[in-house]
Amino acid sequence: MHHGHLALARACRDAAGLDEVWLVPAAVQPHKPHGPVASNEDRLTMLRLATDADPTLRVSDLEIARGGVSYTVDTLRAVHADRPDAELYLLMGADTLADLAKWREPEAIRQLASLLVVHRPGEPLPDGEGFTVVEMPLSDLSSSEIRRRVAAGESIDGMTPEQVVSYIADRGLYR
Ligand SMILES: Nc1ncnc2c1ncn2[C@@H]1O[C@H](COP(=O)(O)OP(=O)(O)OP(=O)(O)O)[C@@H](O)[C@H]1O
Ligand SMILES: O=C(O)c1ccc[n+]([C@@H]2O[C@H](COP(=O)([O-])O)[C@@H](O)[C@H]2O)c1
Repeated sequence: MHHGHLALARACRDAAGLDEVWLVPAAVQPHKPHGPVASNEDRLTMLRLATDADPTLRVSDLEIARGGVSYTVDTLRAVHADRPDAELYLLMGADTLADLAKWREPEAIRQLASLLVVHRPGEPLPDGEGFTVVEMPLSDLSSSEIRRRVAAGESIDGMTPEQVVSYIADRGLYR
């Protein structure tokens, strides 16, 4: 979780008039079967620390509670079954949109949710339809760069909310 994720969430919320944006950490990302670097509990805590002050940003443990490989289509189906009247949107950066065709049931995903996409440096937006571009100031932050900096003993001040910076240091994550 870093300021790029928060900017994405808020830009999409404001552009599309969303009531809530849910942040849903994966149990196991389908294309990263080695699993996440930090524990489920630590990742949920960092998300909560980053979003506590903003009631429109909600942390969901749906995928972590479900366990196993976290396919997005399963998550959208579960949310839709639970709230059939809610209009669902899937938020992502341009790199994720470029990858979407390789996900499980991409057509079903597009039927369940409208896609909102923000620019990412060095990631041209593909031509095509079926998604809405949301403008926000470009952010070159990435989770892997933040983890690299922590491992190298470099500062991550200003890259993620202060509470998250402190939590990473206190718990000795990513060293
Ligand atoms: N700086 C950013 N600007 C815009 N979108 C971003 C940014 N960082 C992440 N995103 C988007 O947020 C979603 C979740 O991204 P992800 O967790 O892979 O972030 P990441 O920081 O790129 O992580 P990693 O470095 O591990 O790949 C993706 O759709 C990604 O495109
Ligand atoms: O459903 C899929 O097939 C699928 C394949 C790859 C990634 N995803 C989801 O995409 C999201 C972003 O993944 P990542 O690793 O880029 O942060 C995360 O919620 C993943 O579970 C989903």
